[in-house]
Amino acid sequence: MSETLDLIHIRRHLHQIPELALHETQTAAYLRQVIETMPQQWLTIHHIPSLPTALMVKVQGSQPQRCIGYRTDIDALPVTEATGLPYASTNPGKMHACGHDIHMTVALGVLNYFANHQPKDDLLFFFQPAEENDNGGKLAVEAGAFTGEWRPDEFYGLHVNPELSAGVIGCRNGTLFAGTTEINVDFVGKGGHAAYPHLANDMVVACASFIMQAQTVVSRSVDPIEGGVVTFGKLNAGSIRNVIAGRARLEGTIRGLTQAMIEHIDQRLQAIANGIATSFECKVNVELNQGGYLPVENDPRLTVPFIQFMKNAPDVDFVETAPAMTGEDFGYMLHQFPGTMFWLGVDGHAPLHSAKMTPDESAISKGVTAITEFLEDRMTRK
Ligand SMILES: CC(=O)N[C@@H](CCC[C@H](N)C(=O)O)C(=O)O
Repeated sequence: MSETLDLIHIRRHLHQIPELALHETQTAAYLRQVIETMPQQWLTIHHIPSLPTALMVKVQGSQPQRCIGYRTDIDALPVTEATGLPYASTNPGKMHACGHDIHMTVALGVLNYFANHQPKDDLLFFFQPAEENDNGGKLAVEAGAFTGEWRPDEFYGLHVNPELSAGVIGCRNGTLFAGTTEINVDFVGKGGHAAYPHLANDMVVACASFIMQAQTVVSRSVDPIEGGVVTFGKLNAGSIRNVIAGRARLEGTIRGLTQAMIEHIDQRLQAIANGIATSFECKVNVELNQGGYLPVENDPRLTVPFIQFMKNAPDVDFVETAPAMTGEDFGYMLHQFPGTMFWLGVDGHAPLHSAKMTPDESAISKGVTAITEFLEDRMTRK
């Protein structure tokens, strides 16, 4: 048992075994294996039966006044890695393209510190499945994971940011991330022969028309000062070039910094879908799923002191950041428990969700230091 962990080795191993939402079995087993190398004296490990890839670890405080939660997400994306790194993903078509491998490693580093140096307050580390999809944070809350002695009085979590230099901490009071709504749109018409368009009802054309009109929602119906996002990342239609497709399906995401804006965009898209159904004489079904991706609202009572600490810490470079249109189901958790989400700079050459995303690993130890020092300081205060 050693007091230090080889965090670079751990991160690279996690990077090689990316798994999609709710299927993070290898990842959860590896996390548990690493946690079991730490001194166990003050640790309790807990599983959530309905969320088997989640892992909760409590560190018993010496004179607990509160329980401080720290959350990391553990899932990956269906992206084929193109970094060319020697430790690239070994799971074809899956990649830690959102940096959750870094998130987990930082959490393990902080946990290891407190497994070796008993904290004053109780600490709760939550290794959360399904951030990208399927609302793992919400599922955990609904499963009652944070009740009784597992209830955090406050919750913290980070996200990596390739636009900030490695190790820089970024944060803001109030809204840090957008809320999102997942949107699926199904078009149903009549298939037919490519040579007889007049006898069919082409859903590729109806869908294309919807996509183009949907692009006017943000440009024409949203206050530019407030902003919003409509992105369709997935489109399925047809089976072969010479058969007119009778069905098409779009999957996308809607973003806004307030629930009111998201609802406004939802309504505009529904109105456009109704118009397409009329003009193309087809069925258009819009399915909206807000899930748990509420806006990430940083609580001022905790965020003001967090920012103050980071600004004054000699080992930390801090920047105040603008709100971002990324989503996070930590937003749901911050509607249950007060807390703060923040960025950790990783100085990437490619953005989040890119197949070439290559975070600078020096951010890991800087992140561990900043968070550990913050938590130590937090525990000395009321
Ligand atoms: C940090 C990050 O990239 N989060 C995801 C969250 C996705 C939310 C939901 N599944 C959606 O697609 O709306 C993001 O894409 O921002």
